Amino acid sequence: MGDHVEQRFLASQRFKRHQFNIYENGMLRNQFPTVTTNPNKLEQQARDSMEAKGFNFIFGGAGEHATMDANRLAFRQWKLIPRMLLPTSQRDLSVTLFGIEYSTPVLFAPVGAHCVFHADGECGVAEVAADLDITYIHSTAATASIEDAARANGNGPRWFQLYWPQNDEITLSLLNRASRSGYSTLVITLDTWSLGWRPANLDGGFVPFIKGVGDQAGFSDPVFRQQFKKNYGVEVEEDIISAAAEWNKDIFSGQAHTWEQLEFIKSHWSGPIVVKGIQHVDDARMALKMGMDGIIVSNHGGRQVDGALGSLEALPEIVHAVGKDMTVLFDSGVRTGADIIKALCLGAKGVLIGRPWVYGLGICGKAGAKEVMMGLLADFDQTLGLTGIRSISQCNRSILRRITYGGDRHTSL
Ligand SMILES: Cc1cc2nc3c(=O)[nH]c(=O)nc-3n(C[C@H](O)[C@H](O)[C@H](O)COP(=O)(O)O)c2cc1C
Ligand SMILES: O=C(O)C(=O)c1ccccc1
Repeated sequence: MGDHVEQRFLASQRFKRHQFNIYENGMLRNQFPTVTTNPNKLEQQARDSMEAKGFNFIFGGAGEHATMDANRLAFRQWKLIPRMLLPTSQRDLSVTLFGIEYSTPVLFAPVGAHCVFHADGECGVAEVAADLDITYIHSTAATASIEDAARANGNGPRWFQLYWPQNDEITLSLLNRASRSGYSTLVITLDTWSLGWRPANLDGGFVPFIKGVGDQAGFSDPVFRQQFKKNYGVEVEEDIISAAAEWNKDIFSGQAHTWEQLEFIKSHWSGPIVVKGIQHVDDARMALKMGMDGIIVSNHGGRQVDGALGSLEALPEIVHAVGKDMTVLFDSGVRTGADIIKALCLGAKGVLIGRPWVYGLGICGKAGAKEVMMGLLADFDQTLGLTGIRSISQCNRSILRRITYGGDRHTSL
């Protein structure tokens, strides 16, 4: 390989080197990955290394995990058909979303309450995301403020995820803060206006935000603080439990907004807006009608409606209906490089990764989150090449086949 590598191949080069480094460390130094590279062992490693309440908060889906299982099974039903003797040794992973070029189509999914998993928290993850040049999406349910996470993310690409408050003044304040802190794109999560029924968390009686953990967007918000002081006569820090109750009434009120109210947000956010949690094709059409720039086909990792279909099952029909007119992104159940490719081949323009790096964070902090994402991207890059794909625009249905016969069971490695 010559010294000069074109800019657009650099991300791929870096991930390729990662695989080589792992082998070299093993063979020459007797050093092995701290976090397993095996997607089927990651959950167990996290379970073994974390406190139960933290682990269960990541792991715990709604109900009997039927939808979590369906998310994985949906991927198993699609198979890649690799092509040979194509010039794929150098690969361009870049994509353009809403007119901005990103070095890969992969994003960190918005995840709340990082400090429950590790003290490195959102700032650690935002730093890692910048280092990997992968988009960081800051959650409204974060344990770090919007501004602190932005500082840690530096020049990295970042989006802001809104849990939509009932109080418009507070909504406006959050939007202004995100915009001032350099978050380019707004993600509005629609599927979690109230928490799903999650037995792993219910049985342990654990949810972080009742004690103010994951409420930092509110506690650091000037409008919320002022209203709290007016109503309670004390500062947030002097009565955390009441402040938490007030804040959560605003963002997880058990009361959903309406499609029409998206107009309000649209008139107060100048960048692209994406709605997250779309599974029904008619909702995708509604999002388009309301002038949204994109949607995230997601079922929140099976944490909300148990018995709902696997998220990948929803993707093809939605892409068919609105894919020409808006940007369709995808998450829920993505665990391997091949999964990312399958979602892209089915029409997603970007793919969000959730639990895997959160487990990495729980295992050993930001270094663990980084190791998981490096591994996943290396797998993605390598599998693209071996499948015969040189750039993301070449991902399409011609290299996919749906296998509908039974017996294709999950096998443990
Ligand atoms: C611990 C945890 C916290 C999450 N917090 C948020 C959040 O604050 N906002 C949001 O929009 N989605 C949140 N999600 C959902 C993710 O963004 C994403 O949709 C989901 O993790 C995808 O499923 P998967 O992890 O099984 O791939 C959370 C997911 C997990 C696992
Ligand atoms: O657990 C979740 O899925 C989630 O969205 C959330 C909600 C509140 C606090 C932290 C995460």
